[in-house]
Amino acid sequence: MDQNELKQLVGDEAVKHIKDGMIVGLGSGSTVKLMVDSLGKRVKNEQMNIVCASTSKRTAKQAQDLGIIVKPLDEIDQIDLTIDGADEISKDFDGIKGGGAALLWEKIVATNSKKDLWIVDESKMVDKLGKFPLPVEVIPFGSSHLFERFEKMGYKPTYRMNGDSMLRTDSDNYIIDLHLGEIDQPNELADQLSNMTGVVEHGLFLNIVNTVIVGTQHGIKTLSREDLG
Ligand SMILES: O=C[C@H](O)[C@H](O)[C@H](O)COP(=O)(O)O
Repeated sequence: MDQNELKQLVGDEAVKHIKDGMIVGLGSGSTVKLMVDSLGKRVKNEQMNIVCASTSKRTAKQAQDLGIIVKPLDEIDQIDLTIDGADEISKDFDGIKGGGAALLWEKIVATNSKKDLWIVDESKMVDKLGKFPLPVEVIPFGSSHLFERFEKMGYKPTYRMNGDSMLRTDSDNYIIDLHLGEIDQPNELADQLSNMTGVVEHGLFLNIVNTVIVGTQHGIKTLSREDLG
């Protein structure tokens, strides 16, 4: 199976976790896109009664075009289940997200959900986080100074671009990617980044996900945080 087929597999599997009447958080990215297509079919065929909150304008549009009800997060009390993708997941269920620049809304939706489920192909499972550049969402005002601080800290920053322009997130911020190679102490790094003025959010998702569905060449593996012991 190629990577796309694995993404389809986990997307279809994840949709089985959605039950009629649920409030569902929809993630972002290419794996989630396939999941939302699959959910759209279920909602139509089974006339499911679900309400969704989206982690990006793009996913919201896709879902609405498929006839799925999407409401603003502020009109929703408590999300039952959020299904999202990830860029890297370590063995202790820490993750990097934001490859599609949606990390801020994704973290807000995830932390307002009773359960968080990630869907990935096996290439995303790693021993240690950090090979994937860590996205940091920053306020545009004065961001070049923050960029210089990251350089001095040895974090090898690059601005995320959209063609010739600086990429803007759904909240109109910039993304600076940190090319760290390996992250030895994710909690310490998360605290350090959160304490820097101008940083809105970072892509380290620590202690957030409950369940991971991994697409492998031998089929689907479902991993639970509880199994970590
Ligand atoms: O900002 C984007 C999100 O964090 C995505 O969920 C993540 O980048 C994974 O995306 P994909 O399924 O396209 O690899």
